[in-house]
Amino acid sequence: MTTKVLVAGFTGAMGQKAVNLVNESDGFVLTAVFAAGLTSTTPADYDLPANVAVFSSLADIETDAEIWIDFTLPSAVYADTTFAIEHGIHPVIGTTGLTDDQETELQALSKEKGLGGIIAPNFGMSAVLLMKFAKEAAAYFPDVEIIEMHHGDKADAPSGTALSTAKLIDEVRPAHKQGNENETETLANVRGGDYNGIRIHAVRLPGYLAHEQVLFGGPGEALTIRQDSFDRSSFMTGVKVAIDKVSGLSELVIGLENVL
Ligand SMILES: NC(=O)C1=CN([C@@H]2O[C@H](COP(=O)(O)OP(=O)(O)OC[C@H]3O[C@@H](n4cnc5c(N)ncnc54)[C@H](OP(=O)(O)O)[C@@H]3O)[C@@H](O)[C@H]2O)C=CC1
Ligand SMILES: O=C(O)C1=N[C@H](C(=O)O)C[C@H](O)C1
Repeated sequence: MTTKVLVAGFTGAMGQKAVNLVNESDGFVLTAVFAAGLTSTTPADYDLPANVAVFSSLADIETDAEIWIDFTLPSAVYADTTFAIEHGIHPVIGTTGLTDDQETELQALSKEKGLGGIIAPNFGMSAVLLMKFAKEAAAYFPDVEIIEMHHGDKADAPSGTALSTAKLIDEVRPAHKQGNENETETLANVRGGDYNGIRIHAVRLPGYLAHEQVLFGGPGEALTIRQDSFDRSSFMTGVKVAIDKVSGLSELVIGLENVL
C-alpha cells in the first residue's frame, strides 16, 4: 500500500528536503506540492514528475493526498493545517508560529473529524532531547535563560523550539523573579524576550543553521545544555517517524517526543 503525500512549502529549504524524503521513502508517493507565489504550476519547472500536482493557492487545492507535510511560514500554517484537517488529510506540521489558542482550536477540529496529526516545532533528535533534559533540570535549577541561534533567513523569533523549551521549563520551574529586582535596561530589549520570567535571546547570523543553549545557574555552579543542527537532514529523521506514525493517530499530537 502506498500513502500519498502533499508537501506545502516545497520550494523552501525544508520543503525541498521533505520532497526528497518522500521520494526516497518506500511506501510513500509525492502526489502534490504547494507554495504561494509560484509563477508556474508545471511540474517539470520544478524537476517534478508530470503526475505531481502543483498548487500556488490554498483555494485551488484538490487532492487525494493522505498526509500533508507543512514547512511554510508562521503566517500560513494555521490556514494550511485547518485546510488539511477539514479535507481529511493527516497534518505533519513543522512550520513554527502557531499560538497556543490556534493549537487548541486545531486539536478540537482534529478531534471533531477523528483525524490524527502531528505538530512538532523541531523534528531533530538533539532538540527533542534538549527539551526533555531542560525540563528535568529546571526542577533543580529554577534560574534559567535560553539562547537560540539561527541562520539569517529565519522569519520568526524566537524560534518555535526556544518557545517550546520555555513552556516546558515553565511547567516545572518554581515561579519566581530572576535577577536584580531593580534592573534597568540602558539599551532597549537587551535582556531578551520574557516568557513568564524566562529570558529568551535570539541570535541571527550567517553560517549558523539551528542551535540552542539552555543556561541554568545556581549557587556556585552552572549547567549548560546545548544542541546543534548543522544540516537540515537532521530534521528528516523525525519527519520520517511522523509520516510513518501519523495515519495511525486519532488526535493531533503536539511534540515529536509524544510519538517516539
Ligand atoms: N519543525 C522543524 O523541525 C523545523 C521547522 N522549521 C520551520 O519550517 C518553516 C519553514 O522554514 P524554511 O524551509 O527554512 O523556510 P523557507 O523560507 O525556505 O520556505 C518557506 C516555504 O513556504 C512557502 N510559502 C510562503 N508563503 C506561503 C503561503 N502563504 N502558503 C504556502 N506556502 C508559502 C515558500 O514559497 P516561496 O518560496 O514561493 O515564497 C517556501 O516554499 C519555518 O517556520 C521554520 O521555523 C525549519 C526547520 C526545522
Ligand atoms: O527556521 C529554522 O531554521 C528552524 N525552525 C524551527 C524553530 O523555529 O524552532 C526548528 C529549528 O530550530 C530550525
